[in-house]
Amino acid sequence: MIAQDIEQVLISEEELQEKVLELGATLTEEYREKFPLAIGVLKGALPFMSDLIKRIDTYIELDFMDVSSYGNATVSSGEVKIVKDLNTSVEGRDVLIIEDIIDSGKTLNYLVELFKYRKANSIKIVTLLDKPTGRKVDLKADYVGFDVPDAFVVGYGLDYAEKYRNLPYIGVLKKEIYSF
Ligand SMILES: O=P(O)(O)OC[C@H]1O[C@H](OP(=O)(O)OP(=O)(O)O)[C@H](O)[C@@H]1O
Ligand SMILES: Nc1nc2[nH]cnc2c(=O)[nH]1
Repeated sequence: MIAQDIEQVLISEEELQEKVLELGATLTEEYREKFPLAIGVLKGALPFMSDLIKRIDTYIELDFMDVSSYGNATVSSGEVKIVKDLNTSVEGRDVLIIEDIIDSGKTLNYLVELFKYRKANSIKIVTLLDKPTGRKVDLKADYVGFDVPDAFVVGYGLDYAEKYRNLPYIGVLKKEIYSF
């Protein structure tokens, strides 16, 4: 049972699903007359993206980008690496970046600059979680699910050393689990 490693549940499965519905309705309105390119940032955004796109009731195209700046650590290295690039051109497209969390802001800052350089028509960000206390660069999401406190959170896509992404809720690990 992986749940035994959790100290505290911060956001329950029900709260997550309710928020996904709400964000889906908002994004349906936003993109009703467009054909946006929804870009999921792997791997963390996968469960959120999977649930969210089913609640967006308009035409959307999907693509994925895999970038990493944390490795196995709980602190960002600051250096964003492209592990997998897009299959689609963003030129002239209305891009919706789907993220699980904004912490330092460096990952999204890098992606926004990249998509601007590649001439996207518009770029918006939807993030499930925002940790404003972690911010190192000036970066704001257009749509935010929940603000989270200054703690390393796991679950619903978010990992610690590649584990816990499959928890259905967002929680904080027991201190003895961390190896630092
Ligand atoms: O705002 P930042 O400080 O840049 O942190 C946010 C990023 O960190 C995590 O990704 P990670 O690099 O751990 O890769 P993962 O999604 O594969 O877990 C998360 O999924 C975000 O992409
Ligand atoms: N799992 C996880 N990944 C992150 N990446 C940036 N912040 C976090 C966090 O709090 N938890």
